[in-house]
Amino acid sequence: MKELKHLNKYFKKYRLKLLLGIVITIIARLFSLVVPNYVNQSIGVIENYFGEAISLSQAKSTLFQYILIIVGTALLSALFTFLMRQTIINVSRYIEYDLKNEVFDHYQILTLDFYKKNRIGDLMNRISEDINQVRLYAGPVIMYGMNTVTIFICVITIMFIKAPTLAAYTLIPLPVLSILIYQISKIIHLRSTKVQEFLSSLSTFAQESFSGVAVIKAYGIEPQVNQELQGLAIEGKDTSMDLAKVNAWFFPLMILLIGISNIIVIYFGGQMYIDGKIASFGLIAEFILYVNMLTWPVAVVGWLTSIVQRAEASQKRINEFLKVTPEIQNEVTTSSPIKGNIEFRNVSFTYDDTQITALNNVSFSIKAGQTVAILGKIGSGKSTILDLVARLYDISEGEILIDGKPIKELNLNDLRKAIGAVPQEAFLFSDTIENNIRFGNEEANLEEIIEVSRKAVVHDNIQGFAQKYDTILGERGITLSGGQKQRVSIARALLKDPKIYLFDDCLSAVDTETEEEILNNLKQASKDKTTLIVSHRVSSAKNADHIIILDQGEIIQEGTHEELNNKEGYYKELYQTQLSEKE
Ligand SMILES: Nc1ncnc2c1ncn2[C@@H]1O[C@H](COP(=O)(O)OP(=O)(O)OP(=O)(O)O)[C@@H](O)[C@H]1O
Repeated sequence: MKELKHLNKYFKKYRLKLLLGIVITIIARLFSLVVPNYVNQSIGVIENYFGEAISLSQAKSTLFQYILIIVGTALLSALFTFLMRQTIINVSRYIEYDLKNEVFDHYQILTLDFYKKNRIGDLMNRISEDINQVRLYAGPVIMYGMNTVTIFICVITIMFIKAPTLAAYTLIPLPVLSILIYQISKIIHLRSTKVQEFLSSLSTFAQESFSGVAVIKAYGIEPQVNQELQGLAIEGKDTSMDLAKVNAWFFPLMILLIGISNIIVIYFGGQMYIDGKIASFGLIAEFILYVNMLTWPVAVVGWLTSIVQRAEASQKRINEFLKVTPEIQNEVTTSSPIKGNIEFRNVSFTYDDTQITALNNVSFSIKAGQTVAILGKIGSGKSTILDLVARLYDISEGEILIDGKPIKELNLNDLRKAIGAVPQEAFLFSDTIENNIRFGNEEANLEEIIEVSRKAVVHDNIQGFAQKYDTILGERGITLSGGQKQRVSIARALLKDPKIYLFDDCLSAVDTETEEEILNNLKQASKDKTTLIVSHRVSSAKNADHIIILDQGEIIQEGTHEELNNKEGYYKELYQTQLSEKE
């Protein structure tokens, strides 16, 4: 129960509703306890009539009164049972909502490292399936738990007051029932966990097959994929059958044990009646009703125990993530206006997980408003520089200064707001094109969106779609080409109108003419902005104020296009090769 203590703050928050729910639960059960007593009394009335102690009309009117009481209390009990669910189950839904928000908010502040170390499926599972298990603890466990405790205390007390010996006989099978149900619940839990795990691997396999359908078809490997799926399906059938077998035992076992209890009541109760140890035959009927009232709560104890165990395991998984502290911390609460001067002083950076040193003793300085292009071979550390400017990682050695201040001394939110980043792989949401661009600035109107789309040279493409800017992208809509995605992503950054632009090889999928046009527009748009352009093409770099060439994390050349083109080296070679390719 250690892990579940995390929920105490929510129980505190909803304590009044919970308390009300508990009171209602007790009232509902108290009303239901009236019924067996009046069934006993009614049988007593019939006995008296046959014993000629009362007349027919007296018997009828008393029976009528008792029936009204039985029906009335049963109705009241039903009404309060309804209210009980309305209060306690509602509280569990509120707690589920709060916990989901808490986990989601925490996911949001965690850094990229966390997302690399953990699989997306796992993150999804903890926020959905695990929280659902915890909800069962916060709702049904409390509700049925209170129910069980109330019934137990009241019924057993009443039974012992009315006929202690009969009560003792009657209760003998209940501990056996409770242990058996607990054991079966444990097996059910184990087997259903297996089924869940299997379902998760089946859906991962199916998802990958659907996403990679183009590759599967191109390589003609449909038969192998089918065979693999069949293997999984057989495994799935077997695990489900295992679960079904043990599930099938649950209710017959309960009915058997209820039957045994009833027989005990009838046998011993009958003997005691014959021996004159109990006054009325009605008491046996009353006890049979009590046994039936007790059986379900006893069965529920086993079920509730297994829910608590599962909830504890799930909350442990949730807490594991909640305890992760983001590696990047915003230590500054005052606002930090950003102008856009960037300086790297002897910066070295090694990725924690791969231990790859992506940057080694890198120094350069960019004045606000300047454009700097970064070129270099694959894996030379270009993107890493952009990630460090956005403080997606903290450096291990050296210093990064923004407007002369160490980057850690800036308000992280202000820094990120001042940056318009276009990543290497454009990510667009399953939403309209308009909303995807508006992501850069929630307040922008359609005219502004069209203006930036024109600058990103994607407006004409968008106009070509039937729904124009209302065209839905992604799973529910059309798929844009790589170049179109990149340009929508550029439009999104332009709409943000930031102080610093970070363009990470974002024109790789457009032809050179469009590239030229976009670069000219970007030059206008980013006139007074600091711009970092990472590219493999000299055409994207040649108009920059400064060009940096990286190789294995080190700067091997830097200067303007003219300066570098007049020196032997990587840049000149690249320029010559790309020029001849163009020709
Ligand atoms: N998130 C990461 N985690 C671990 N290692 C990384 C990560 N990103 C990059 N690396 C490694 O750091 C090195 C530099 O990568 P980076 O992406 O900065 O190179 P790049 O010059 O931008 O390459 P490309 O031109 O292919 O985009 C590479 O060896 C890469 O494998």
